Amino acid sequence: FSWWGGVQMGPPDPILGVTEAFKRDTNPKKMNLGVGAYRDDKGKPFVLSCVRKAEALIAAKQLDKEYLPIGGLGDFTKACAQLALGANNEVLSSGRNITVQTISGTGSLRIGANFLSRFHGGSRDVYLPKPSWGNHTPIFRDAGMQLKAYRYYDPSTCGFDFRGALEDISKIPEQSVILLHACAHNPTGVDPKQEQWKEISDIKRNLLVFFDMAYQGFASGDIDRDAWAVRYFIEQGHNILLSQSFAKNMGLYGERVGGFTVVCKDIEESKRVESQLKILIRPIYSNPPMNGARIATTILNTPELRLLWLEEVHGMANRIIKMREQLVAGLKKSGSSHNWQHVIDQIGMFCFTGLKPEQVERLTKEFSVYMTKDGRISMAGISSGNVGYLAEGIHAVTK
Ligand SMILES: Cc1ncc(COP(=O)(O)O)c(CNOCC(=O)O)c1O
Repeated sequence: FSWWGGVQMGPPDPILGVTEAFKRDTNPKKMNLGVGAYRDDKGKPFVLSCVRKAEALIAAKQLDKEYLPIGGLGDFTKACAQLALGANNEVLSSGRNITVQTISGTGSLRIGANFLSRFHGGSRDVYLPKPSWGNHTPIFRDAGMQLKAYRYYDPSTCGFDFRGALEDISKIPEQSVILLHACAHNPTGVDPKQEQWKEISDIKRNLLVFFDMAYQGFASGDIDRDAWAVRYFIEQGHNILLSQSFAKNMGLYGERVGGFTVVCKDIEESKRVESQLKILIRPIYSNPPMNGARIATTILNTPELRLLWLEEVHGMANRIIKMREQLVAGLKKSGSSHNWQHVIDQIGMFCFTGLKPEQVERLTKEFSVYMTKDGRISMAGISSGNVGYLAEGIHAVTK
């Protein structure tokens, strides 16, 4: 007897589909530019040495395996909030924030979405940038929120549609939720400049701001610079929601390390919010995994490991920035007459090349270069060994 005859076969994840096709390709020059994970200049996954050192320190302590509290490892949530807000932020000293450890950034966004769905009286509407990370939509929809969008990316310049964003945000109904990528926008790599962030913050609309900061330090290489928008909005009086991930900036992808922060009116409110977050989390996964949180905390709270981490995250960001420059140089060398400045101006893991679907199609068929149909490439998949080949391919399909 079948219980599940009515279950339809779902569509494959667009990104994973790219990797499947890549694996089947036998061309020795094939390139996978779909995956959203950092690779070193040899195309290999990269475990930071500060992580290896932290693991050794933790192992030597022979710690127990007891449950963590529902809200996670206390030292982690403190260090996580300090990293985002800056150690002497008044929010921290006045106890206005509640920060819980979550199952990486996705788990943070989902706990936030469930919390909004249960407690936000304002509106069910969550406004995402157009385009946004593919997972944002199902995360909020499955939590019972409605998705709306504001203009963000300008295909004619492969840059930020600042006017369009201002116009749309100025019309968002009051008390709606607006999601902002703090840095390294996924999938476009397009971030507002600091002056533009100021104007967005000044928009006279009482909106609940939800910052997604999945790449702090990984974008510019500077953890304070990448958190600038988050800190500015708080300084301007926005009591924000914030999701953080340590997947990219510490390379802790599979360890699932993240945090969710609610900035409240005062400590009394933060205690009430904390109590309800625990009630919400308990029946989902009861309490979070300890290993990754211990690694992140050891790195953040051990001075020499924190310094080493800052060097390593700067190194990852730098390698990607160099690949941007080398790709544009390669395109010029191949004889391309197009303006590729946006490849250099964009920031973080991804680059929105501006390639049309049929050009992407040709690049895959004729050069075995794999990427998502929207022309997004993961810069991490590029190395000094294959950047020239990629430039030739892109030139060939765009001339
Ligand atoms: C904007 C954003 N928020 C949140 C996250 C959450 O990531 P995690 O749950 O791994 O911390 C991610 C990770 N995306 O991974 C690359 C990709 O699939 O395009 C992200 O890009």
